[in-house]
Amino acid sequence: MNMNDIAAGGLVLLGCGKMGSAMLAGWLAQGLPAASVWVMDPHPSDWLKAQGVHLNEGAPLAPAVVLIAVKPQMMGEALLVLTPMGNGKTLFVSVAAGTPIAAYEAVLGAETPIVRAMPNTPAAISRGITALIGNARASAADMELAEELLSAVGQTVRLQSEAQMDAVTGLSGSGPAYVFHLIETMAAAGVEQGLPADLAMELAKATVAGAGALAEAASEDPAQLRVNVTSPNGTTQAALEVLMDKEKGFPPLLARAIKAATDRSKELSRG
Ligand SMILES: NC(=O)C1=CN([C@@H]2O[C@H](COP(=O)(O)OP(=O)(O)OC[C@H]3O[C@@H](n4cnc5c(N)ncnc54)[C@H](O)[C@@H]3O)[C@@H](O)[C@H]2O)C=CC1
Ligand SMILES: O=C(O)[C@@H]1CCC=N1
Repeated sequence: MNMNDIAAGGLVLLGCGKMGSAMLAGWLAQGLPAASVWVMDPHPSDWLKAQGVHLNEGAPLAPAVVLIAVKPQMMGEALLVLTPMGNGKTLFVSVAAGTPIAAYEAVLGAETPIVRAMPNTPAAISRGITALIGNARASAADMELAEELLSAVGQTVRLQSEAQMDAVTGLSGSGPAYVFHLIETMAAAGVEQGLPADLAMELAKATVAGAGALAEAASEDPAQLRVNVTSPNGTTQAALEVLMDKEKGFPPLLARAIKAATDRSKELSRG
């Protein structure tokens, strides 16, 4: 099954906020006809209303794919609408944080193919990364279809076990927020050192974006790229002595932040 089969069978999108819209934009850009998409969302955005998809109207009972992108807290109520579609033919893909596959199986039946996925917001510019894992009923073709859908908004990786999903959520799902906060704090620190705010923000954004692109493109690993910036006894070394401090620097701070996100994902999973 591929995008053409999805176009023929129909795709139902439950929840079209930030993540749902990013994915929908990617699919439409890849040529999925708007007429083959049914979106269910009680609060549709103006952008969504302009896309020509079916909005809150009679979805097919056995679409090729249902993609679930509602908040985990709304899941119980939202899933009830989908119960009749759990027929073993439709593939369900959920991007919700902290909602285990078992929660979908409980509502849709264990015979239903279900893929749990964790994307991130750079999906909005097709630069996301999504980790995926399927249930026992998800066939190789189902996994490929889920990958095809999610690769419309960036890279995909498959997980070995669902247990990895909490740490993935803490690292790459929530991760863009850490990087945006890094940009905010670098710019604020530049202002503290005497730069005008708009110049400091321009420098901070370009530095993070450029360093990210270099980390992705270079054959050296990030540790070597860091060394390449660091002249002996120079300015970078002075900064890294602060940032790499084992008690107060990035290592313990980010370890705590990512643990907090991972723990919250585990808590959400327990319901
Ligand atoms: N925002 C992010 O960075 C990421 C979010 N996620 C997951 O994606 C899911 C959606 O998150 P966002 O798009 O950020 O949230 P959002 O709040 O932007 O979107 C949720 C959408 O669901 C709609 N909704 C609420 N109740 C509904 C119902 N009963 N039926 C249908 N639609 C309903 C809302 O109107 C809203 O448009 C969450 O489960 C979240 O864990 C996953 C990875 C990254
Ligand atoms: O904050 C959250 O719960 C969601 C999941 C990953 C990113 N945003």
